[in-house]
Amino acid sequence: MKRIYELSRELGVSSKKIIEILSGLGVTVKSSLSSVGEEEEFMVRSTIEAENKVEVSKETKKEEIEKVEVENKDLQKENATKVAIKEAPELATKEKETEVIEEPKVEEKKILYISDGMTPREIAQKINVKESEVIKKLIKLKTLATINQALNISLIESVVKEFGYEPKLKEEESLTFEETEVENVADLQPRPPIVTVMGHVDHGKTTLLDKIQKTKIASKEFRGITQKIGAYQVEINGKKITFIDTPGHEAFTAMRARGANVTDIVILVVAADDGVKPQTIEAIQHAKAAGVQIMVAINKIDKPGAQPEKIMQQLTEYGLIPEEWGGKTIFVKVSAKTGEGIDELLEMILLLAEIMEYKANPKTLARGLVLEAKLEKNRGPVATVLIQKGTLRVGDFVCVGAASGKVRALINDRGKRLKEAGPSTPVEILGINMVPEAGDSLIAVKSDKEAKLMAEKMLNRKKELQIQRMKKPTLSCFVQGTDLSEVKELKLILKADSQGSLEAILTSLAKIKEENVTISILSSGTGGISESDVMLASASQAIIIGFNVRPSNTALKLASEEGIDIRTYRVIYDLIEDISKAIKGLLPPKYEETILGRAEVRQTFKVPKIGLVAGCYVVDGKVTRDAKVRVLRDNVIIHEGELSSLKRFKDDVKEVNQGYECGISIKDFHDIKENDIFEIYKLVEVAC
Ligand SMILES: Nc1nc2c(ncn2[C@@H]2O[C@H](COP(=O)(O)OP(=O)(O)OP(=O)(O)O)[C@@H](O)[C@H]2O)c(=O)[nH]1
Repeated sequence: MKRIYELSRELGVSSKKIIEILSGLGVTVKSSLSSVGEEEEFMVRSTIEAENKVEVSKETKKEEIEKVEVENKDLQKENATKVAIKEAPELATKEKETEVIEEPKVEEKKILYISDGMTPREIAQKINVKESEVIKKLIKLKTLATINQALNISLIESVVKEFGYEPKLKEEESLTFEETEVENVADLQPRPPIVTVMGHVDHGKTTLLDKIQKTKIASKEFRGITQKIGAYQVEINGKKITFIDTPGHEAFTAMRARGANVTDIVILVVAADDGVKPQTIEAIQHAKAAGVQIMVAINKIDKPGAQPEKIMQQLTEYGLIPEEWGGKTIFVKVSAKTGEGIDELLEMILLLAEIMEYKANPKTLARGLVLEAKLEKNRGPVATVLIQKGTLRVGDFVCVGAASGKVRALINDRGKRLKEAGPSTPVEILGINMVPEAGDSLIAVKSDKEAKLMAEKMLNRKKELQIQRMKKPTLSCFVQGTDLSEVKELKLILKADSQGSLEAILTSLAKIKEENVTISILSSGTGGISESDVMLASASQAIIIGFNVRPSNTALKLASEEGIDIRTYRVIYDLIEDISKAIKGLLPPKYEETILGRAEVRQTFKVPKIGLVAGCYVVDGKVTRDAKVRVLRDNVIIHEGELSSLKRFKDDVKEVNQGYECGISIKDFHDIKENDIFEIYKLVEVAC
């Protein structure tokens, strides 16, 4: 949130001008003291930027058009082949009548192949204009959109026509459902905020969620029955709040890694008799990476040892400064046990929601997100869906992930049958033909046929996404294949063996300066690289940097599934040099390691002439004689080197597989202890 006068100062234009622009966008503001949200700020910025833009000269434009034409020819060729291969009359392209193209007046018609769900950024790249130009045209079309927002097909058509192109749908993308409707501001109405509770183990997340549900629902309900459907709503003075019932940042980040960001507000629970703990910090980092609002609930204030002031003090270190100390974070003292402070907490959530103005259009076909799904004996596939926009009604045709069907029944968190469910409502839906996955989207459509086609497309998209998920950023490929004029953000997650080295790394990183690149540290901490780090990297497109630490077995496995680049270093200089090179695009596509396996030391014995031999058990993968080895003790690297011998009983062998025992000795290293882990790896060249 920013006040108009602050924005006016930043942009060097008058507050009046900003108010005018906003009013043109349908946003009413009272005065220069009023605040605007990020989206409005973005729109104002792009409008001013677009206005300031000098007209592109005719020559440049001509060049650009020629470039697009070459691209078009290629695309036409590609398209023709696809048509020939795949005849699908029911998917017939919904082609709009060619419109007369007025501007720019050059040569023949310029065809631009478009597909549903393109974003303003993709359109800008395709027609070689600035993103702000596209946003400007969208504003002209009375549409607010961010650069990465998927647009519906008719809007894409209108926008590219604005640029003087004749839009044509790509054959395989020709389904006519609306991918993401861009809302008309006038249709948006306030919706209940969606809240997730996070915090350290045992700080009282579950108790708090239960207490809120019990006090605010059960006592007032007829039979007092509440059921767990993954989320519930409470009502305070006629205003609703939606709580996601799966506390913790793991579930939150796992959803985000799948592209699903549902939460508006995170309630960070910290026990007043304990303090800020590792998972408190993790939760802050995960919530910040997701860009959601954080509110603090200092819990267990009924306990004799409660020291709420201490918690407030501790949290300032993480940028959460209470309002009463001049900061922006709302802190509420509560007891999930006695119920003290809970009303205030709920009021504060509503206040924050009012300031943030969470809105959605209730009038369109519904869109939602699956929180949970299961197969039930007498009910068939059941999915709990959180409606994000539109209204879902019994009888609506829906596609839910790869499933489809007609909504047979809608049941709310109190077990009550509903006829319809609007934005932010969690509902169980019955009537779909299979069990979808958590994180899948629900899309209501106009017909059964459309629902089935959509489900098929969703299935294909899921497969594509899986492939895309493997294409996570890597350090070597950081700047390659990207437009250098664009500001790039290198997102890092840092783990080190000690606080001292962590600070040294952070200080050195802060000194790296490169135009158009910003380095963001999403999280940093001491200890081995955990699954939670990998999930955060996956959800935020980040790279993990480890200093003298290694990933745990499960983190390693997850990283390979998610395609996360984990870089580990033993010398700070090397770490900093790699990052400096990466952001300059100088880091050569280098050798990266492939982990072959891990062996656990079960016992050690001294052998004359050879030295110390470790009797090992191969717990994962394999050990090969010519590979490199890293000795780990509690996931901290003790040594890196090479094997000097690999034996099965008395014989030298080339490799030993998982599940077998072997004797390993390491070149020039004898400080081996029982339970040490030998990580066996080799170096392979990687291409971007
Ligand atoms: N005295 C007191 N005890 C509380 C309060 N809130 C929770 N507890 C107790 O603290 C313990 C942990 O609470 P949980 O709600 O299970 O904590 P959690 O954060 O959900 O824990 P995990 O699910 O393990 O992450 C339980 O024994 C609760 O009864 C409180 O406000 N006051």
